[in-house]
Amino acid sequence: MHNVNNLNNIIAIVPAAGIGSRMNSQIPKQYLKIASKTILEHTLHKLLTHPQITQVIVVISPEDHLFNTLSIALHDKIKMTLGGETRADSVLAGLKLLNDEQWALVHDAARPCVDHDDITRLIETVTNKKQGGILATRISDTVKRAYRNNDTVIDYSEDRTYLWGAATPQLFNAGELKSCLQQALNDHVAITDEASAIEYCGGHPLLVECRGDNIKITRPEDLALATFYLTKQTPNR
Ligand SMILES: Nc1ccn([C@@H]2O[C@H](COP(=O)(O)OP(=O)(O)OP(=O)(O)O)[C@@H](O)[C@H]2O)c(=O)n1
Ligand SMILES: C[C@](O)(CO)[C@H](O)COP(=O)(O)O
Repeated sequence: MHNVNNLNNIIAIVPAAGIGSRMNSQIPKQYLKIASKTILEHTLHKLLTHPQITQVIVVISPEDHLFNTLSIALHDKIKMTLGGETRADSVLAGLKLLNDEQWALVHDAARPCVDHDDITRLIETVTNKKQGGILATRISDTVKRAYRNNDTVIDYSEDRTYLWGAATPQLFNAGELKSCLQQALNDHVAITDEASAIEYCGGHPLLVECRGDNIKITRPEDLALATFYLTKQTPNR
């Protein structure tokens, strides 16, 4: 029986249907290789080797011809489904394969450096408090607010004390997340992560601090950093 109290039955959803426009590569960035494996394979390996994750749903683009060429596509814990135009559409497509009472752990294909201990702490915190939450990092830079009508000029400096950068995984009750994502999409509200959908419905997800090396590979220069982090990590960390 899958239910919210079962900490050893977490279902991961991996949105991997993006095109990676900011990466400027010939192929979607999740298929670029780091040390002989694609970024997507590194990410899936991290999730498949986590002891509390029982299934991984990979959401790919309808135009994707690469996923089925990877041997990991045949892994018995992996299911595949087709995504949509935005990340929110893709996550919603993955959620449709879950029962409403299950926990959904959404993790970007583009974050292969995620740490097992951080995933475990997120699962423990969220399931103990019975409140959805996300991995995130405290902002360490000085943050400037630009003018709305002149966005290369500083209006003022923000107080960073209460500012966090959202990362993934993000862990929520599947039914609640499905309903909030659907509501945000119906209302044409642009959201870039799951927590934003929950916030749109009036919720207040938990912030669980994670390592700073859980980077999202977004731009070409991120590849070198991710290569460094992945090759220095001990296996299954
Ligand atoms: N329609 C989409 C858009 C994004 N994603 C996934 O969401 C994750 C985070 O998004 P991002 O890093 O922004 O990826 P892209 O949308 O591919 O990149 P870009 O915004 O530069 O085009 C990625 O794993 C990406 O594959 C998805 O599944 N479906
Ligand atoms: C979910 C996310 O990784 C949190 O940082 C992020 O929001 C993904 O999309 P983005 O368009 O790169 O912000």
